[in-house]
Amino acid sequence: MTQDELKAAVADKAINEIEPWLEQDTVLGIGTGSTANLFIDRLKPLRDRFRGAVASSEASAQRLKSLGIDVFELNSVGTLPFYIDGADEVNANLQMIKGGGAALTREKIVAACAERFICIADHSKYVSQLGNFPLPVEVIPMARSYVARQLVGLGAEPVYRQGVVTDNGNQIIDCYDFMIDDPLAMEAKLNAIVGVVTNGLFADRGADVLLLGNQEGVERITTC
Ligand SMILES: O=C[C@H](O)[C@H](O)[C@H](O)COP(=O)(O)O
Repeated sequence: MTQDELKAAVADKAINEIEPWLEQDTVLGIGTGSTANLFIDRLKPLRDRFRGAVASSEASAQRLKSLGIDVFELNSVGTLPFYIDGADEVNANLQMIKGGGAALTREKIVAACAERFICIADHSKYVSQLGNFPLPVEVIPMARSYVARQLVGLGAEPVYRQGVVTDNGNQIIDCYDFMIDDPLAMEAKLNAIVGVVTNGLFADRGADVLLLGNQEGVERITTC
């Protein structure tokens, strides 16, 4: 199977995972990216079975609306039963690097409001140590150089993602050459730098379920 076919397979499995729990008042948390898009597309035939969605990006919100799915502001809904999203890297503890599409901050906020985080990914994303994928850090624009110097101090090679403005009006620095031994500690350390909005390590709030697509099928991995 190609990578796109594997992404489609995990999107299908995610639908199977949530479908039994859909009720008329259900609001789903929806992620961003090519894998999340495949999941969004598969929601269309189910759209009369649930109330709508909260999206982690303007792009996902537009895609949901184009399929006739209502999109709500996070502030207008309570706890979400599920958050479904892809990842750039995921380890055996279901900790992730996210933000390759610059949506990390809203993703982290929506994920924080969800009872269950279902990560959908093809096997190329599954790693023994996080950090081969450059770790994104969202920064307030005026703090960019300061934050970059602090990142050097932590051992990263920071690269400004030219031309990218996040949905929150901020900028992204990608941390190269930054293998992460302790994701939980590093997530907190990066968030403590003044000017950092958030970073792409999802360690404190990792996934609860990983649907991982490989040539043998879709493996379901949980934290407990
Ligand atoms: O900002 C983007 C998100 O974190 C995506 O979920 C992540 O980059 C994975 O995207 P894709 O499914 O396209 O590989």
